[in-house]
Amino acid sequence: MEDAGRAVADAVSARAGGGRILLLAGGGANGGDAFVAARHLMVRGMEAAVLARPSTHPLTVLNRRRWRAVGGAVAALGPATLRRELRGAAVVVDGLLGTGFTPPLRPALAELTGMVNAWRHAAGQVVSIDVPSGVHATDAHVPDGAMQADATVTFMGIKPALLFGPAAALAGEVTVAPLSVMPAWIEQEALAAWPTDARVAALLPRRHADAHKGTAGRVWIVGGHPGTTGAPALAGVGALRAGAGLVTVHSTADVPLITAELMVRRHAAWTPALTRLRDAPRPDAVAVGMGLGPEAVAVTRELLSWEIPAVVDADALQPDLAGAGHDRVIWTPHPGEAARLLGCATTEITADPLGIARALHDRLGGVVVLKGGPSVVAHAGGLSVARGGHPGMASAGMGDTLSGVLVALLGQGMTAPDAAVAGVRLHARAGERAGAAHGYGLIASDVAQELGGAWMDVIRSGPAGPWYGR
Ligand SMILES: NC(=O)C1=CN([C@@H]2O[C@H](COP(=O)(O)OP(=O)(O)OC[C@H]3O[C@@H](n4cnc5c(N)ncnc54)[C@H](OP(=O)(O)O)[C@@H]3O)[C@@H](O)[C@H]2O)[C@@H](O)CC1
Ligand SMILES: Nc1ncnc2c1ncn2[C@@H]1O[C@H](COP(=O)(O)OP(=O)(O)O)[C@@H](O)[C@H]1O
Repeated sequence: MEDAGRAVADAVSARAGGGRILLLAGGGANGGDAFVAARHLMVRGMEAAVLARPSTHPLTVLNRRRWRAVGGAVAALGPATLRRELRGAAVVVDGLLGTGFTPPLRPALAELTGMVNAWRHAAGQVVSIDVPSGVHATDAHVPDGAMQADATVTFMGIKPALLFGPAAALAGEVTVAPLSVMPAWIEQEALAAWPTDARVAALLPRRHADAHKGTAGRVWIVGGHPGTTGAPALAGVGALRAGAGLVTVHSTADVPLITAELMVRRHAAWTPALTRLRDAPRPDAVAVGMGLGPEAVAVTRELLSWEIPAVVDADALQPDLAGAGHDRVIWTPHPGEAARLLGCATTEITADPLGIARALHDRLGGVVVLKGGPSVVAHAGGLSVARGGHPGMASAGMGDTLSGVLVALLGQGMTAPDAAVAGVRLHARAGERAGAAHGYGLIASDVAQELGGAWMDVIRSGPAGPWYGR
């Protein structure tokens, strides 16, 4: 609790700008964290006051006593005291309810969260402890009366409610404080990793100065069908912009040459084409399925039997292919494709993205990227959620571009789990950059354009390296 409260004080100090800080302490351990934070803020010379609910929680009682012992002020939390104390406050620290909350929010507390939300709208900022009060840690739904925060300091591991669905929008800027606790506790709490850019930077390949196109990954994009020929082209551009040395699109349709750097091989039919290609030099990695159409299962089954690193996307994401993969395959379903693979409704997918990603991994093996805002990566080592992205990415062709990014990283020698974790972050970062320029009008080609800049942003967060790696 001491580490937790100190982490909250750090986040609040950065926001308060010398203004008065009002801390709200509930009856559970979340309230105890608020008392600890108040003490650390006072020690740093900041003006802090606490309004508290009655508590019998031993650590909360203890930290209330410690707060009083340093001369801290505390009054009973109710509508009248809250109204009075909100006047002139710069920041409210929300320690009313944490992971011990069970919905629905009781009316007495809903009245208080409503008052703080109204105050925030007009006057100041809210920093929530662990989760915004009224948000159930594992549930994406937003119950009536939940607190809207500007920032949330969460402990040990990211909670699903802070990542997915409408509840995530209540958390504001989220930071994770790992706390000095037993690793087993962290594993229990941390349902998924949430890698920083510094962590992603450490995964990305670094080239030698004498790199050439033959060493930067020869990749194939296999897709396209009349009516969906843009999909493999977008994947091809994504692969080029994520650093692939040589990108060849194989298709039985006329794929538009949207950039001259792509090589396009048009085949008359898949069966003879695959017979010929089987005996040709194999690429370093292949992405299959984007706009591929009705022959997707047969084509993909053949390519998977070559046992080269592969990305399986779009039309190739069919239940028939479960069991046909291997360790170096990345499967990239969006929620609709995930529902088709698991034979359930799309609403079941979006209700529990972490559980579904795990279930897909059990079914398919390799690595699964369950796409969304944000995407979840499931692999043998656990779950990982990508940071960032932009709502403007909700437009056709974004997933095709991601497949190109992933195959490029596989082609550059990354393992499938590393390529998936790094690829979704690069794609999301490129989306943030493109979103800043185009807003909801951004299209997949805009995201592809920003991939090089996204790569540079990410590696700038990582360890220093030789110039050609930067
Ligand atoms: N390793 C750890 O675990 C660490 C945990 N830490 C911290 O502990 C927090 C969890 O603490 P917790 O378990 O005491 O629960 P907490 O969120 O304070 O809520 C309990 C209170 O909520 C109330 N209440 C519940 N439902 C309600 C409703 N619908 N409507 C209204 N009230 C409702 C309930 O009231 P009661 O039912 O008792 O009347 C009780 O007063 C966690 O989020 C983190 O901040 C850190 O210190 C770091 C280490
Ligand atoms: N709101 C969002 N925030 C972050 N990423 C998003 C958001 N909406 C979509 N994306 C990303 O865009 C991509 C969409 O993929 P997909 O639905 O397969 O597109 P398509 O099939 O049209 O190529 C995924 O990588 C997804 O993570």
